Amino acid sequence: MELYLGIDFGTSGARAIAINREGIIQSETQYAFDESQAGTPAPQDNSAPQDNLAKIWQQALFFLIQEIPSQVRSQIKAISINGTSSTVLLCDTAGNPIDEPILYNDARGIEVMDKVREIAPPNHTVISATSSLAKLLWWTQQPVFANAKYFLHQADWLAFLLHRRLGITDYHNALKLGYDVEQLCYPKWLENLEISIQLPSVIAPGTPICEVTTEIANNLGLKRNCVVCAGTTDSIAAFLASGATSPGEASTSLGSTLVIKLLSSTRVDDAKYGIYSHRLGNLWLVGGASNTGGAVLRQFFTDTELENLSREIDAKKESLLDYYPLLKAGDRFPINDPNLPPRLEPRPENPVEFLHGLLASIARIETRGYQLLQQFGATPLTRVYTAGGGAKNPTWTKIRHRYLQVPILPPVNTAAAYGTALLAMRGVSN
Ligand SMILES: Nc1ncnc2c1ncn2[C@@H]1O[C@H](COP(=O)(O)OP(=O)(O)O)[C@@H](O)[C@H]1O
Ligand SMILES: O=C(CO)[C@H](O)[C@H](O)COP(=O)(O)O
Repeated sequence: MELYLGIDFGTSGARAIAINREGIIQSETQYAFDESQAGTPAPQDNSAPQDNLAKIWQQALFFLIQEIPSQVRSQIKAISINGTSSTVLLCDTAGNPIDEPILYNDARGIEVMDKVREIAPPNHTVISATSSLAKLLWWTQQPVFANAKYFLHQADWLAFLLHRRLGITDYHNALKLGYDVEQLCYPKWLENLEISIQLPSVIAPGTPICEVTTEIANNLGLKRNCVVCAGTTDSIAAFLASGATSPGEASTSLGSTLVIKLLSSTRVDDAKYGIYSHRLGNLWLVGGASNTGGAVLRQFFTDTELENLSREIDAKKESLLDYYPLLKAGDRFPINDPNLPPRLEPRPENPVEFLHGLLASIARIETRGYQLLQQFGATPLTRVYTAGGGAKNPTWTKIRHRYLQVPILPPVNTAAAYGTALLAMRGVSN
């Protein structure tokens, strides 16, 4: 039997799911990052150093694959990997990171926004302090850049560890670098950038790249002809896992962050609000990614507390608490402002009331996001599928439904890794 492996590198951990041709799960493995390793921004004082992230990711990748039962592992025909979007690495000629990776929500790009605005067209997706282009331009101003050869996204670098072909990415990960997903090329304004490194060559997500190396096949117990396919981003993988196929259907990822994706016949981009469109076949995944989400909840509650306290919330009652839940200043969508302050006061004594306020406030941000997408011309919203850790909270689903006013339906699978496994399967079946 031929199996297909999807590997999801999210914020709080990584997960791998192997499926058969019918989409039936044959194996699931996971690897949790600890606080200092997770993608959530270090506390204001940066007390939790995020050093050697790339080494941790490599450990996680090999652990996830080796944890798959050998009789399943030996039948894997294709692998695809998704990472968090605009998490990037600077590498030398051998593909070794020469600096710490810059994570998706790291807004150090604020220091080069004048340069970004100077080179990119007005209101372009890259005009964001967290865009991959902003991070690249920031790196060009650092001494370490003298030793740089490749600029890669997290998913590209992890796939490279399996196939050893450097400098290959997919057009989902490349969007925030400035890649033109309509013309399927780098725009002239980006190609004319005088920088001494190679931008990754861009292929369609899921496209077969090449087989795993002999060393990887032997060390990880994979078939020698196991093919590594181009990847995608975590929120698009979640959309693929939902089973949504018609314009108007949407997926909300309630993971460490809140990310919405609305399948639309029309493309919508507006950097002012952090709205951008990914290409999906001949349609558009219109959406945005907020820094609000589960990582803020985890600051106050364990997963078990979330489950128990949520059961005590009356979802029919409105919470009068109006928060903007963030771990630290800065959001990307629906308010694209790197200085936006968190709003988490007043904090009631009763933890149930406080949690109710948090869940309702994140639901309001989600609803505001979908309203904006439709206001700018995206296909009207008809239904929402939920992915991520928050998908398992029925109280939150009821609260969100009251705001969204469209059905919130169970997805085919809530895990991004499942969507990435589908990508690998389709990649080698086409
Ligand atoms: N019952 C729950 N209700 C709401 N949120 C939850 C619940 N259980 C877990 N979470 C949240 O889910 C998040 C992890 O989801 P996950 O999809 O693994 O995120 P990511 O891949 O972005 O790290 C955590 O931030 C946690 O707070
Ligand atoms: O928030 C994130 C991490 O979970 C990413 O930014 C998320 O993947 C959204 O980016 P994209 O829309 O490009 O997939």
